[in-house]
Amino acid sequence: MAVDEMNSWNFMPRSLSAYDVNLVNGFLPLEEPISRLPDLYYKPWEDLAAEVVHLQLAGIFRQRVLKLPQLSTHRLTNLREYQRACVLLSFLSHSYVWGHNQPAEEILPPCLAVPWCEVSRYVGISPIVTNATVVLWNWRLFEKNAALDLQNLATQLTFTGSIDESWFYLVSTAIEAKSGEMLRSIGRMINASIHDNKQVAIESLNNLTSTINEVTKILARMYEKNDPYLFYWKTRQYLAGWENMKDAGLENGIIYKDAKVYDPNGDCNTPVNSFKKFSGGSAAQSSTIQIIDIALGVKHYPDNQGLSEDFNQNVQNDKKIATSEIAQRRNHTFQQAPGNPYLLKMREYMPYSHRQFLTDLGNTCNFREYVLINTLDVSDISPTQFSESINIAESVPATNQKSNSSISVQKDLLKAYNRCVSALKTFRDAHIDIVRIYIVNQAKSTVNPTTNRSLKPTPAPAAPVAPAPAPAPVTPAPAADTQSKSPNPASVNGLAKQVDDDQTVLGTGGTDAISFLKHVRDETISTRL
Ligand code: HEM
Repeated sequence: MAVDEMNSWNFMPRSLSAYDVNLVNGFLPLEEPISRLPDLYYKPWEDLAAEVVHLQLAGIFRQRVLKLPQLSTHRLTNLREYQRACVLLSFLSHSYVWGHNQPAEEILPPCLAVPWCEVSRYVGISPIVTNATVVLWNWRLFEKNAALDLQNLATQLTFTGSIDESWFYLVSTAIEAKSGEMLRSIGRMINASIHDNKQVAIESLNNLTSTINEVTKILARMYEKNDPYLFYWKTRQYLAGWENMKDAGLENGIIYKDAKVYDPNGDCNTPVNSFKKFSGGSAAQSSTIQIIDIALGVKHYPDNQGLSEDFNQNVQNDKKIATSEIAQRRNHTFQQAPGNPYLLKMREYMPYSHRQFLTDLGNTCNFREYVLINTLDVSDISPTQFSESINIAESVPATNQKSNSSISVQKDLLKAYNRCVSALKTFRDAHIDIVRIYIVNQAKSTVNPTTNRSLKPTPAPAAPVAPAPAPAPVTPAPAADTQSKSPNPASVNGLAKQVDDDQTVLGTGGTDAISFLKHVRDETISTRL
């Protein structure tokens, strides 16, 4: 088989560039995102974005926004400029809505709302902060020709000016940068299955496993420079959207004043000047992890269904289908999983071209079925729980006419596939640990987010024996110094909220974050063959 054929992406309906995807940086643009719109007409946006942190500190950011001219988007000339405009307007708008130590503002003025909705429509994304705006299009390189890794990356914009916030985005950017390498392996895996080349399938699976392991190592570097307390209480509030935000003062969402608000599919169903809700930014909007799921055939279901109690049951079912598949000479199609509603919803917060890429890849890739059908002689699944060790059938049935070499290739293919699934499961385990430390522990912490003092109630004073003297006049304590958890406004800050020990901590989607993530992790486990 010619090498070129294995590297080609002809199995997709469109070229990679049509999806704004490349085999070097994957979902990140091939060139560094532009750091300033070249047309000086847009100087007011650029200048204001450069001063966000200082103006917020001075308490005059919103006043400055109200002085902005309403600029037209017609002078933007190409996709990269639209992406830069999207980044600028997302940072300006979320800074305006959430303010700094101020109540949330539910009306976004036309000078931001109108152009933001227009540029969002162009890139096929909702007018809200997304993984694309803070991670994919918000980086620059120190050394232009050197690798896109954490030693060489800086952010363009942040909400708070903190190195912790920058690190949060950059770790994510460094992970996204690995998507080029992943796509090279995935393309070869799919070609290997189309042309039935098991050796290439094994090699590319091994490469994908190495890349996933590297990504897990990068993820673990989150702890180095992103303090969990600062993340939860200072950074995360700006990433919040306006869905499920009643406690933060945005029960109805916000009004994009005078703007036509388009849904990600390009429809405009919301009357002008009515409230609109969108979910906020989350790395769940990353296409990078979703392509691994697609490549390995991880099936996702709604949170309350799909996973069999017995890990083996899913595989046994798939094997039955595979056997009948062979009998029917591939006239039978494998059952598709319905998908997890939250993960599918997160696709709506990806740029249109990336969303389309995932859909088309999902319709094309049958790699798990290929492995399943080609390893039926040797696969043997664990009798109990998932284990990192790989089970290969001890003895191959005597009636089997297959040659030793064929059996050995089957074993290698099965091992390579299961190792890759294990690598993805390890990534998800590491990510769950991060969510515990950065979100759950912070939300349940007994430290007041504003003063850093304990929120534990002070013991009630003993009953006075003699009438207490009149209290000396004291300066009133700041509101955040109160000892109660609720309704202290400082304890509800965008997505950041203090909760009691027995309460669940919600993710961006408004559901129990940890149980959702465990569900997705367990679906990964049950993919193993
Ligand atoms: C401080 C760091 C991070 C925190 C606190 C965090 C938090 C969360 C939370 C709470 C969820 C649940 C759904 C939601 O609320 O949106 C989630 C989902 C997810 N996150 Fe993260 N995350 C972090 C970093 C990352 C990074 C760097 C990636 C890499 C791309 C990532 C990838 C994902 C993915 C793919 C999901 C969807 C569930 C899955 O596929 O396993 N996260 N994250």
